[in-house]
Amino acid sequence: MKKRIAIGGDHAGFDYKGKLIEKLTAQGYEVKDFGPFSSDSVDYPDYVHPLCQAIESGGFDLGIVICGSGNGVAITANKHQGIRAALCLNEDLAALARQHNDANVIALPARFISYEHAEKLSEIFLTTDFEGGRHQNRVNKIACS
Ligand SMILES: O=C(CO)[C@H](O)[C@H](O)[C@H](O)COP(=O)(O)O
Repeated sequence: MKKRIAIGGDHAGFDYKGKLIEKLTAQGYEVKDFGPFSSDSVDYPDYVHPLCQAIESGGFDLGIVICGSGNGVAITANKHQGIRAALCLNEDLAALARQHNDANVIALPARFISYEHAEKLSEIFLTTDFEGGRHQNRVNKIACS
């Protein structure tokens, strides 16, 4: 079954987001763009909160959020109980975020990595499975109250 991907961020991630949507759609993913829809300066929480709510309510399997450093979108996403967002800078981190943490959102820093690298990290994140086992117990303990 096609994975359903939610993607969004802010103006700093706008160009990468557009290219990723094109690439992922061509690969057969079902992709929804949560914005922004131009490169005008915006506030990432306005886009990341709705994206995360849509994942939490079951509409999407995984998310990709992109801003300048990746920190703003990751911090915002991790305010949601049902979201485990991982800021990933290299391929091992992208794989481990899925294998060990069952992360359901990858945060990418558009101002610090090339588009090609962002594409590679996204591909790894979207195609790597959670290992479960000892990691499942730890993931179960992440949520508080
Ligand atoms: O929120 C951020 C930092 O964690 C993102 O990198 C933003 O994209 C960045 O702050 C935007 O900066 P700008 O100077 O307003 O373009």
